Amino acid sequence: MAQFPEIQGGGSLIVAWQIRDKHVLVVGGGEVAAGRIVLTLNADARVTVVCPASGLNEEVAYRVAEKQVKHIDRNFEPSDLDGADMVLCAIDDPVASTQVWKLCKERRIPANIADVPPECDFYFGSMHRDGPLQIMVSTNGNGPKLASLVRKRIAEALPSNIGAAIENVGKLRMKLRKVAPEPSVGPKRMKWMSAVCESWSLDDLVGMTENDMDGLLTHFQAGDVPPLLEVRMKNL
Ligand SMILES: C[C@@]1(CC(=O)O)C2=NC(=C\c3[nH]c(c(CCC(=O)O)c3CC(=O)O)Cc3[nH]c(c(CC(=O)O)c3CCC(=O)O)/C=C3\N/C(=C\2)[C@@H](CCC(=O)O)[C@]3(C)CC(=O)O)/[C@H]1CCC(=O)O
Ligand SMILES: NC(=O)c1ccc[n+]([C@@H]2O[C@H](COP(=O)([O-])OP(=O)(O)OC[C@H]3O[C@@H](n4cnc5c(N)ncnc54)[C@H](O)[C@@H]3O)[C@@H](O)[C@H]2O)c1
Repeated sequence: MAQFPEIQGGGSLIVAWQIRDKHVLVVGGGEVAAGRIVLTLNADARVTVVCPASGLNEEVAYRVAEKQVKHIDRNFEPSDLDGADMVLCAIDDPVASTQVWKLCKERRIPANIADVPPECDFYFGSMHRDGPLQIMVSTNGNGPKLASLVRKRIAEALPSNIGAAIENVGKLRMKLRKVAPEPSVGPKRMKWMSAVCESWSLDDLVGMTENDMDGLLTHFQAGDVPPLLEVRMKNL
């Protein structure tokens, strides 16, 4: 009998949400807001912060001064939601934050009200970032502190050069698409890239130069993956 995955309801759909150039409204300018701002700027969003200047903490004030974010110097007003693609609320006023949530739902804008799970379309998680690598740990509302501890354990277990290796693999994949752009070779491309990732060590992938990549790519037609040293010998 075929074995299919058992359904375990009660989880979240964890996705890598693309918010480049989307308008994110951050309500509040304290410590939690500062963290939300870093995460959304790192995802290339356009961020607006609404919060009285007197309430901005040092980090948020710095982002405003550096013009990394737009700033509206007052308390939240409903018109702030005009044009917002996402709202992140982190204020110390539960009545006002529930109002933000209700307005977001009327307008169908995805929102996170920090620390109020019933008023969240999505939760944040504990995040590890190393170049193009991102790992998010969620305990689905059960234990945020534990999420942070698990994330640290995972990060410690990773090789220190994994981010650099992934960056180089990204470059190699781009080059491969130029060498073999036809959609019909898609399956062959994927099989060959998987073979490269499996047979080369992380150190090989990190140390791979543009020359090495070009040398390796000459093997794509035949479909073999020689060791790095062999690619280098041929390049000499
Ligand atoms: C992961 C992280 C990401 C982030 O926010 O950046 C995050 N909380 C973090 C820290 C943290 N938060 C709290 C503590 C105190 C210790 C403790 O209570 O454990 C600590 C520990 C600390 O500060 O170190 C208190 C707390 N948090 C929530 C409630 C309400 C409730 O549970 O009902 C209460 C109780 C308030 C009270 O008791 O009054 C709710 C949420 N917090 C979430 C995310 C979402 C679920 C994520 C998940 O389950 O995995 C969710 C549902 C909604 C959301 O906010 O998105 C970040 C760690 C970042 C990092 O260090 O890596
Ligand atoms: N998820 C987490 O990790 C976590 C951790 C600690 C606290 N929290 C929660 O997140 C919220 C914010 O925490 P914080 O530590 O950043 O608080 P904080 O007190 O440092 O900041 C609150 C900010 O909200 C601003 N503010 C208040 N009312 C406002 C309004 N109507 N419009 C615009 N700005 C307004 C204040 O000026 C201030 O800048 C709290 O509800 C707290 O319970 C979450």
